[in-house]
Amino acid sequence: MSTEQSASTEIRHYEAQLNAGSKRFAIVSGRFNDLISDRLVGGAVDCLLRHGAGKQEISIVKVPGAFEIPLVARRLALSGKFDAVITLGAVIRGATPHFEYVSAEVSKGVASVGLETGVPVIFGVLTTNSIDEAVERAGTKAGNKGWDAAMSAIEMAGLMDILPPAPEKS
Ligand SMILES: Nc1c(NC[C@H](O)[C@H](O)[C@H](O)CO)[nH]c(=O)[nH]c1=O
Ligand SMILES: CC(=O)[C@@H](O)COP(=O)(O)O
Repeated sequence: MSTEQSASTEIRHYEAQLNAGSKRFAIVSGRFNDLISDRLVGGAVDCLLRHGAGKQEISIVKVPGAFEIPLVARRLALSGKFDAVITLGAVIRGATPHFEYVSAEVSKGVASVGLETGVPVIFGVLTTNSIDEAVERAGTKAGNKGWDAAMSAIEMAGLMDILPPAPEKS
């Protein structure tokens, strides 16, 4: 491409507005460690409302633990009723290798739901070494990761509106 041609071409940027108005959000939260996960839900709901989401456009589903999140996130994403799905929970390391299995499956499962369905599925599940680390990320000195996950959901939902359309999967 010549210098003249390159000078006249603009780089195209896709950047979504952070406006939750008219968007529909589902929150899937693990009930395990709900002293923590409920605070993540509160942070996410606060964020959505403060960015214009209507209360009636926010749905919350509780599941037994983080391991159950991907299955329900997939159902909600496939329903066609939501512009983004926010997954929240608290996987806290214990005395056995169980932490590795749960956290690995949740992160892999959540990522695969988004790729499979084309609906933004946000990973807001804490995977911490201690309760203290979890508390710090649920509304104390490290902020609220539920709020952060909701911000990502708002941006991704908006981005889906402005990206070039993807062909329907056959
Ligand atoms: N230890 C934690 C769990 N364990 C429970 C699993 O998520 C699952 O509900 C169970 O294995 C039944 O299928 N869940 C968390 O969310 N956080 C934990 O720290
Ligand atoms: C993440 C877990 O599954 C963990 O909290 C369970 O604790 P433990 O490994 O002591 O059974």
